[in-house]
Amino acid sequence: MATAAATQSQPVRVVLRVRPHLPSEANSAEAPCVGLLGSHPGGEVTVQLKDQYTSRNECYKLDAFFGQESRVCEIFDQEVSAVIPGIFEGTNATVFAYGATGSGKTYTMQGTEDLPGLIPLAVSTVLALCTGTWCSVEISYYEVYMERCYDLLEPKAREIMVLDDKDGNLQLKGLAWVPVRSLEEFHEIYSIGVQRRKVAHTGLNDVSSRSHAVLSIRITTDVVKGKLNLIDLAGNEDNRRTCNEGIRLQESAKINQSLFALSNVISALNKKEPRIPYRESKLTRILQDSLGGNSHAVMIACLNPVEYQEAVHTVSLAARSRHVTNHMSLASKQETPKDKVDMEAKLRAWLESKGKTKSIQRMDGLLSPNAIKTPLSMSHKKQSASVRVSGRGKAMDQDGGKIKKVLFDSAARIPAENFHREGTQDIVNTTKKVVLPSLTPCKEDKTGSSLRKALSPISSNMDPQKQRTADDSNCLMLLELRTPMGSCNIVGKVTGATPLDKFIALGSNLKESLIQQYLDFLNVANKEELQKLKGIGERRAEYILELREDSPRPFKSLSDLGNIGLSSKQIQDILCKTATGIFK
Ligand SMILES: Nc1ncnc2c1ncn2[C@@H]1O[C@H](COP(=O)(O)OP(=O)(O)OP(=O)(O)O)[C@@H](O)[C@H]1O
Repeated sequence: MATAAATQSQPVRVVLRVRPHLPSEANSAEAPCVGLLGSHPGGEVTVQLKDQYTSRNECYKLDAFFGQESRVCEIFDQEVSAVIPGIFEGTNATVFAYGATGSGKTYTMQGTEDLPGLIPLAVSTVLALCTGTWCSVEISYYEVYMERCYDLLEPKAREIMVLDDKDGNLQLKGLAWVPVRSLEEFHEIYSIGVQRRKVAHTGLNDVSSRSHAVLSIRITTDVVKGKLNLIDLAGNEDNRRTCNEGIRLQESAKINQSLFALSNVISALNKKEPRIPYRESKLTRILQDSLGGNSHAVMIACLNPVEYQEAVHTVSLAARSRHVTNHMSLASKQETPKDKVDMEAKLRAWLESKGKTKSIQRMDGLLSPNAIKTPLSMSHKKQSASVRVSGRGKAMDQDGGKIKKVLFDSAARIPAENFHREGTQDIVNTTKKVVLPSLTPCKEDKTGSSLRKALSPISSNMDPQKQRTADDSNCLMLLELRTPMGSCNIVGKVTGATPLDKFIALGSNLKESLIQQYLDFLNVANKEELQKLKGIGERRAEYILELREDSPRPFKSLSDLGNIGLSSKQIQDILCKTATGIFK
């Protein structure tokens, strides 16, 4: 039996699972955004997340990687089966499936009729181990929805009270524990609970899980021994990219908050901090007796192979502090300035959103031939030719059998050069400073003033300390427009771009600049300055500083703000207030 989870050095193992492309995604030309970069002697792996449209990529060290072709039973054998004997000896354990909506959490935990998930596999293993002993098995099944806990095995959704008894032990008052003697019996009970979860809060048969569902299996003799929690977490959602509103937006905010709290607990446990913030959410409070201490825990971070931003968000929250410097990204930065590629992608996205297909075609005409001829893309061709794929996502070089290179599961289907889409387009990355006079010198709202102070030092070569003082005195807003010249040039070059097109493009660049300055502020400001921003309290400020210890500039895009638990709405509010402050 694999002992990975049982002999873990970290209180919470974090493993990655990438689901296959779905039939609806099969025609997409997108290579999976995540791949295995290498394995280490202690069992750890390095995985790389890569955006095929830009040169952005991130590397993380994790405990295991399960690629697109791996099956649930492999995850069970390597990560879950090892913790089961412990529950017969009184040790608790927890296995979570964590990830964005549609990333395969339910598939992994529940499975299908033909391919059982971790839950049925665990129940059948526990039942088998009980055979011929005095042990019996009981299950409970409940959900945490909007910070409340409901029993899914009761015909009428009953709220469960989460209490501490006089000895400080956690009690889930009112939770039903149902004896289970066979797998058939389990399926019968469990499937009713699953159905209840689907319709409980909307009345509709919702495909997306809006609650965290906890299936607990406990072993009893004359006393309760240990228990195993198998949790299908609700999917985290980026509300900027969804049409969520009303109750759906509230649900989403609660889900994101509780996932952030869970991430805080896991991070604190893995860093062996003296205080573990279990009380930050209902879910973490409930799991207090099965997460940390001598319990075993495995987090399975599930990834959708075509969603890079989502993947970064999921992995960075699941594996905080395990981000590693990616030398490849530095190299590619030197060869091909990232901003150039970003700007092309941004311009393309903008033109697409405006339905300007002709402009895109013209832009392709202007840009693509160069990109195809670049020595860099040629070198990627060579590289892909020298890599062959073997077995389940193992890449080998042609002269040896040794694992050597990035192995993306569908590398056989999609050439490696598609992954590295660094172009060498002829776009000038010009930096231009625009001085906007402040109409309300030195009297701004909290958000505006602290951001203003922070914006200036970044936008100049001046010593940040000196610049800060200078800015305090004149309160001028310096906005560094990072790439508008480049993009304007593109728009200008595209015959047919109207003055309105150019104006809108500039407007969107201004917005980009403001966002970039805000991110830069988070990357450089000290704790006191950070706390002056709306939405950033002491804990968040400390966490930002913590992230900066792991990676010098952890905030590269707005989606990275999800890593500090800010909801999309909060982010939008902050930026709107900041922008309004500038023009007042
Ligand atoms: N390993 C896999 N093999 C084949 N199909 C998969 C796999 N993982 C997920 N899928 C499919 O992907 C889709 C989304 O999966 P699933 O419902 O498990 O996502 P989820 O993360 O639970 O989403 P949500 O948070 O919205 O509930 C489903 O159609 C599922 O059948």
